[in-house]
This record gives sequence, C-alpha cells and structure tokens, in this order.
Amino acid sequence: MIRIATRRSPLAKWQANHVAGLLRAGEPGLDVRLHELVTKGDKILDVALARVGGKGLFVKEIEDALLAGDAEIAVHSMKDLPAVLAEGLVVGAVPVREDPRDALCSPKHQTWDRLPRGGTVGTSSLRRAAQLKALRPDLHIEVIRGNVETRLRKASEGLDAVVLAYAGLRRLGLAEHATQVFSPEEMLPAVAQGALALEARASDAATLARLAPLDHPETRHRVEAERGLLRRLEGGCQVPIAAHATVAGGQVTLRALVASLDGARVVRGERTGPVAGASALGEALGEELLSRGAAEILKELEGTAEPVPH
Ligand SMILES: NCc1[nH]cc(CCC(=O)O)c1CC(=O)O
Repeated sequence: MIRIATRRSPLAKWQANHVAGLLRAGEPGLDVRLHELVTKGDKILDVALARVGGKGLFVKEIEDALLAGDAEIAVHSMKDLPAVLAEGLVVGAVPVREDPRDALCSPKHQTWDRLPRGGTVGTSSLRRAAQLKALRPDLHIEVIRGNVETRLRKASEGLDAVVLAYAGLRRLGLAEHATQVFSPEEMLPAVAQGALALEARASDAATLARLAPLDHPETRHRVEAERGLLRRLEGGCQVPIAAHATVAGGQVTLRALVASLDGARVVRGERTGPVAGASALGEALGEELLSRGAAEILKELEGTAEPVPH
C-alpha cells in the first residue's frame, strides 16, 4: 500500500489523485490511498498569507506526516515548497509541468488594460500585486484568501478582477474563467508555478524507485534554475520575486525579477547556460540581481511582515 499525504483543498486533492493515477498506471493493481491533512495555512483563512509566515505553513504538517511514517509520498505544489526541505526528505520526482503563467479573471472587463481607472484587483500574492502596480499604478490591490473557487467568486462579486495561477484553474476544470493569460513579459510567474513536487523519505528506496518514472527531466531542470535563484535570494513569500525558465537544445534560460511592493522599482535579469548547471545558474542570477539593486529592496522589506503565530 502507498499513502499520499495531501491537504484537503480541491486543488490539493486533484493533484494527489492525479499522482495516484500515474502510479497505478505504472503498476496496475497498486493500492494507493490519500492521507488527508488540514494544515495551519488552511486554518488561518482571514489573514494575508504573507503576514502569517508564508509558504512553510502549507507544508510543515505534511512533511511531519511523512517523517512519522503516516504516508509514503507527499504531493505539493512546488511553488509552496520552501527553498530548503525538511531533514530526511527529498523530492523523488518532478512530473511534467502545467502552464506556469498567471491568469486574470475579470468577467466584467476581460483584460488588464480595460480595467477601470482606480479599479480593484484581488490577489494574496505580493509578486502579482507588485507586477500589476508596475503595469497599472492606478489599480488598488485587495488581499484575498481562500481556495481557488472562493477567490474566483470574488471576481464577479465586488472586485473588478482577480489574478490566479492558470495551472490551478486548468486542473480544476475552471480554465474558461480566465479572461486573459498574462505573457511572462507582463507578469513573470512565481518560482515553480505549475510544477508538482513528489516528496518522500530519503531512506525509502522502494518509494523512490516507484517515483523515478514520473520524473520529467525538462521540468526538473527548469525548476532547479528557478529554485536556485530563490535559494540565493532567501525569499519567503513576503518578497515579490518572480522567475521563469525555459529549456531548448540542452540549454536553460532563466528570466527573473525582484520588485518593490509598489512595483515602482523592478530589477530584472536573464541568463542562459547548460541544463546540467541549472541550479548554479539560478544562484548566479540571484547574486547578480542582489548586486544590481535587489539587495536594497529585500532589506527594505525585512521587518514589514508581522510575527508568525504558533
Ligand atoms: N498559493 C496557492 C497555490 N499553490 C499552487 C497554486 C496553483 C497551482 C500551481 O501553481 O501549481 C495555487 C493557487 C494560485 O496561486 O492561484
């Protein structure tokens, strides 16, 4: 029997069931079950995520379940995974990536350039907020929480638009609610957006052998570059950091930016190199951005987040 630890949100369960299906397809008759958990991040729905300790919130309890032996595999949105994993755990496979771009959902106005002057857009992501402000300084940003369906509802009730990951909409069969998909030039995606991480205990050779065929090397190289950058910038999600890598002909190209909260300052960079050095390439681009102004932006952001509740 294989148990997959997952959060209870519809998106998390879709992703866990998707991986269960991939495992069963490779090994017909395999008994795969979901081990559902409610994480701290799911319980604190009324506060901006950025202010309650960020990414680790969704991940820690799931990693604890793996370490306690209550499950063999954890399926995470890799975007939600901190740059450093819990001791004793590894990413056993990175399956093929869904579309990493962000989507605008605006049944009233359709596209970002047609939003009314001074309009209000909902997002809980500082990265999306900063890039929206860079495109349209007149817009107001409203912090919204809740699962994808809840946030989508706000686009037709009260707000002029919401911005969500296109990947989540596609997985949940809600892609038709996207009225515009941002180009990476307009809005650079989050590190690893659209990618899944299949995590297991480093000591569990049997599970790692089952996961290995699910790995998609091109996706892995892309997220290695993006996460290399994140590691160098030591970015929690209190920071507007964006990165998007592509792979062609054995070369990885990484584009990244760090923005101030109001979008007034944006430090951008790009690098290309062999896929074998994807992670180091990401770190090197992170270093370059730091030296070109990102360090000042990150320093200013320090201390703007409120203490993490325990
Ligand atoms: N922060 C929550 C989260 N984590 C992963 C996704 C979408 C799926 C993905 O990026 O793989 C979402 C929803 C969203 O940002 O709209």
